[in-house]
Amino acid sequence: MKTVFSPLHNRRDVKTELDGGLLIAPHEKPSRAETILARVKSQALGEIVEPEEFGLEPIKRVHTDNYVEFLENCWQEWQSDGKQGEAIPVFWAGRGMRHREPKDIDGRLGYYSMGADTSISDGTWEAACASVNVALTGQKLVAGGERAVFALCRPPGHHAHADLFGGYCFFNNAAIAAQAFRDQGYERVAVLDVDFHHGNGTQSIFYHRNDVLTISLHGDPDLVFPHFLGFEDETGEGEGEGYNLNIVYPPGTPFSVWRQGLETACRRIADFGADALVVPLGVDTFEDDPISFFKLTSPDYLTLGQRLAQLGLPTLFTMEGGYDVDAIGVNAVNVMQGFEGKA
Ligand SMILES: NCCCCCC(=O)NO
Ligand SMILES: [Mg+2]
Ligand SMILES: [Zn+2]
Repeated sequence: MKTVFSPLHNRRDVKTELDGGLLIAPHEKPSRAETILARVKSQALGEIVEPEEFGLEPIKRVHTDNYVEFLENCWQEWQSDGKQGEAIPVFWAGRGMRHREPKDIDGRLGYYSMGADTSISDGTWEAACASVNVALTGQKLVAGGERAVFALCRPPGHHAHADLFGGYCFFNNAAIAAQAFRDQGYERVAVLDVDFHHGNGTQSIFYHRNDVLTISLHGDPDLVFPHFLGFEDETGEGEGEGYNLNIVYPPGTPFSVWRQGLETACRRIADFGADALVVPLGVDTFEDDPISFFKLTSPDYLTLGQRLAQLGLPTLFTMEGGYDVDAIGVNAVNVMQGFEGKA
């Protein structure tokens, strides 16, 4: 299986993450991608491909122009405003306030974000664009005949809405790739999000549509991020009614239970008659993940990959979460090796 990777992910190297009232060293750090890449190489998974550049047009098929413009200029505006630290949103429109875009950078940071956990600094824009190019290069390879491709994206993307960043995400790599499949004539695209967290951005982007089926298995949003979306009664709206499926699990969920949700998801994808499959792959479902609460083990990721292969669809994996860096390489590459038939 080919892997798409860009060294430009290293340009995303913020030093802060607001967590528990402290500015900690970010969980979403460069060593995550480097560790996965090392495992791809040590396992000889396949060719490693540098991304082509696709520009801003494919991004704007999913994200608003104003949001793209904001992300491109945020760091410069923040610095011009005389701030000393990294750019962190701190003000949002609460209930009864107005959801309009202010002029001040503090207001705009809040207007375009869902939380304060995702600092911005120099290089964030460049890395976020490179991550989209990784996903789109993977999508192009799949459309060109590859059965499956691993887009080793960093920063991740599945929390990003059309005009919101957060949860370490800026551009929704998986949604942009799914839209590219649609723009290239794939009639029905399924997105199966197996990250521990709800794919709220992907859900919201396609929520009113019946040409992209969005499914996510994740930890109960009553207990974890994103907190305000991802419940099982969210089934789509308008034409999209019935084309969103959330499968929610409690703390301590083992693979034996989680795989039942996977089966439900796979049956729904088969019923949908998908022509292509995008899998936002987080391995923060791992038993030792520092910010999550499922109990999957490393061999389970082999089984996950095997099951996904049985769908028999052209498949693009986009790397999302996973923060136990010692295990992230084995777990992510196990999915790919399982997909390719390794027991
Ligand atoms: N800082 C709060 C948790 C952010 C979730 C990041 C993630 O792994 N999403 O899939
Ligand atoms: Mg998920
Ligand atoms: Zn996650």
